[in-house]
Amino acid sequence: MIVQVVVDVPTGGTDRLFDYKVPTHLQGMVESGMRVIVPFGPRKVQGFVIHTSNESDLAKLKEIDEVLDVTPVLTNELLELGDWLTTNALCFKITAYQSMLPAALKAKYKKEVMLTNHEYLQELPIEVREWFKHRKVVDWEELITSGDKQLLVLVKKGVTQGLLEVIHKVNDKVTQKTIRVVEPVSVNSLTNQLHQLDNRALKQKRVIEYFLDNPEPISVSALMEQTDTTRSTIKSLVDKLVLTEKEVEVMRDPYVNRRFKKTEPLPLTAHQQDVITPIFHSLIEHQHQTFLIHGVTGSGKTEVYLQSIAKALEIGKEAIVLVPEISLTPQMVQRFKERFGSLVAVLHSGLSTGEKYDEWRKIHHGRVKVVVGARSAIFAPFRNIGIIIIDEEHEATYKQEENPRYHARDVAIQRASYYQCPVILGSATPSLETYARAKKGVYQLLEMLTRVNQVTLPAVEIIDMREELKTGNRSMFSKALHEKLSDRLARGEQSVLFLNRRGYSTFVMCRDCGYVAQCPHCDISLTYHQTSRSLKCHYCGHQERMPQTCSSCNSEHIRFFGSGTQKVEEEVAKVFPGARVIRMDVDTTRKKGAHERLLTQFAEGKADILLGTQMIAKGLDFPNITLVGVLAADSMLHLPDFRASERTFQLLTQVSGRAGRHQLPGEVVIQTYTPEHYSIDLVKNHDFHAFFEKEMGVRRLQSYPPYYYITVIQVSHPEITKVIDVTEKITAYVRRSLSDQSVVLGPVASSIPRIKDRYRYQCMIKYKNEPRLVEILKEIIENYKKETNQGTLQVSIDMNPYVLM
Ligand SMILES: Nc1ncnc2c1ncn2[C@@H]1O[C@H](COP(=O)(O)OP(=O)(O)OP(=O)(O)O)[C@@H](O)[C@H]1O
Ligand SMILES: [Zn+2]
Ligand SMILES: [Zn+2]
Repeated sequence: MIVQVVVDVPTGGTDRLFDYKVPTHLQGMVESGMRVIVPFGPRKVQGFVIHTSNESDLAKLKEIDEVLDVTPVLTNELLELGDWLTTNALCFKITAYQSMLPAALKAKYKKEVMLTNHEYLQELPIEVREWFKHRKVVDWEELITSGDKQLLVLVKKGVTQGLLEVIHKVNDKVTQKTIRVVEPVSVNSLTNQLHQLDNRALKQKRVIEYFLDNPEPISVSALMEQTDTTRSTIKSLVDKLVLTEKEVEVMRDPYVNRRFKKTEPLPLTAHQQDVITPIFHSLIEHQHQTFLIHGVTGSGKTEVYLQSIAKALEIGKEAIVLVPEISLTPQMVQRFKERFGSLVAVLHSGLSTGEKYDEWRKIHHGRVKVVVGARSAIFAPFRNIGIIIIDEEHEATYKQEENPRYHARDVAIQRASYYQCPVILGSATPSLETYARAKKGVYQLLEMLTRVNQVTLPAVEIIDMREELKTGNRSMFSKALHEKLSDRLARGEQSVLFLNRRGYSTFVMCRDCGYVAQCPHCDISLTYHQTSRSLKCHYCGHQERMPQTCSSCNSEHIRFFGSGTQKVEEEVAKVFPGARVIRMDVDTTRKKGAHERLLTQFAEGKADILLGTQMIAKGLDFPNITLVGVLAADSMLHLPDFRASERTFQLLTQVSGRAGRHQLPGEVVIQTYTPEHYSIDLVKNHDFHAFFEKEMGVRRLQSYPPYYYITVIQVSHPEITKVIDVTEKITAYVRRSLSDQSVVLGPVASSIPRIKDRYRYQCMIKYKNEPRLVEILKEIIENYKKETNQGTLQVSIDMNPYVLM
């Protein structure tokens, strides 16, 4: 038997399949989609089996060393998808496959085989049964070193039958979760002991009686609580060999201590009904189709998602739901858990390696039917997908900014076409690309342009801060916002104050000479952090103490400028003494669960004002919020990115959408220095369609997406001459090779010209149709392979960049 393997050596020349022979003792063990260890040159490396066959063109083959899996970790569909990724995200095969798996499967781990249920012991063949007679768990290593080749084949069979399960124990102490449990040695020992007990040993008596009623293992802490005893009582019973104590691993479930009240489907409104009908049709007829639900904030998109998923489950299928950085929207997770209970797995970046692995296992073993997760959850190893939903589809976080540089939307459509099922993209502010495709009929457009139950969209007022300054108002609150905030405080209603994080961090400047503290390794100013009284670089992590004097002119007048959330909080305390404020930003939400705790406090009415950055802009649905104030709407408008206007409009619309979602009507105040800019002005009437038309005109004029595709080739190196030289050569080559319909810009310095002591130059390609582009880009990678493998030169190619820097 021969296997074709992709090896874990991510460089140009190895990005293909290698043939290996399967030694006799491993025959019958290997399938495609499994991980193996193979010899590669002088080393042993990990690899994925892509195909199996009976012959090879090569005469002499090496043998595989070891099989790491008992059942495939990648399905045939995912193997195909990996192939698609290598072309569409321009990455190596090994990188594509690795990105589909949880980190635990890449890390060092110990493998064990577990008997899933003691009753299955009799069903195992005698050779295997021997091993599990006195143990529930056996080390894989032990089975291998037994030298019994037939044994592994039999174990594998047991795994396929569900009698045994293979567990990878993640080798990091922090995440591994075990608890101490106690259980009775036998019922006899309990009753014997009960008779021997002194009458005064009341506590021991209680424990024994407890176990006579409940013989199952129980954690030491729970037992102490149940029987009102102490650890020493339990210990004395253990010493008398009445109870035994042991460590067991628990499945980590981050939501284990949360109770979710089951919710029932709401009767749909007429709009929701119109939207869900074609989705049901696509589901039932197994037709692959991509829908765009453009629904204003509070139009009830989530309820449509929930009922579409219920339909998919009803016909025996599975569902994937993507939400942006899920840890940031606990309310969203809650709505899915409340409807589908333990059928839901949650995957997001806030989980530990072990927790992620546990969630992945639930999916892999088919124990859950719904996954709610951030970007990478799009690779959930389901085998029978019925629907894929991407909420807030316009969010930039759906694009991965490192290899493989995929967009989750593209992957979703690719997977859904394999399973012949629908994809739903939902947003109150769809991306220009998506809405343009929907208008052209590539996606099916479904609109919900009013809120549920005749709730009106909030009234939006735009305040020109230049005018405020002219009338002598130097505070960070305009007169209008000040009045409305006081009004809310008096009425006991809640307000949201939004401050854009990007472009609004605090920097340190000398008042005498204008010197701004810069990172010594990057061309970017340092950010002041009040809690640690230090300056930090957000790109390389460089940190230094807040200087006492200016390093340029020695003046003592060195201060931090800009207005972070902390400063706003101080200002609120000054202007509205007594107002209760909850501040949400990176500093206050660093601890695990902090985000959720703060939101719960706000929901319970423990604060009047929720002050925060991006993380409060979307997903919140609180009935008592009647005012949203945006402190500086234009801080994002001037970023060097062609999507700056689009992002501004999206963000302002989203944050406005938090106001007045239930009985109480809402108001929004947007403060800005450029009220005339269309991305701000059009928020006033919630006019997405007008914004779309206007912005499309701008993009057409400047040859940007969706009229043109763009690809950016970025080169970096510690020496500037080298960077310029390479970028020049690449640019010239691209210009020569592409048709004259394409526009090639560069070489130019990137918008941050130096990061971590490496200079950065780039070339941008704008094109409509270049069938040879991927091939040309691969040639470039191949051409610089030797230098990039050495690590000094980097050439990175992004075929659809979302963050330009
Ligand atoms: N059919 C319905 N009947 C009654 N209430 C509903 C119905 N559908 C949704 N709602 C309620 O309307 C409110 C807004 O709905 P939802 O949060 O689903 O809107 P959304 O479009 O997802 O909003 P956003 O994009 O702003 O997050 C919620 O409180 C929800 O419970
Ligand atoms: Zn730096
Ligand atoms: Zn100075």
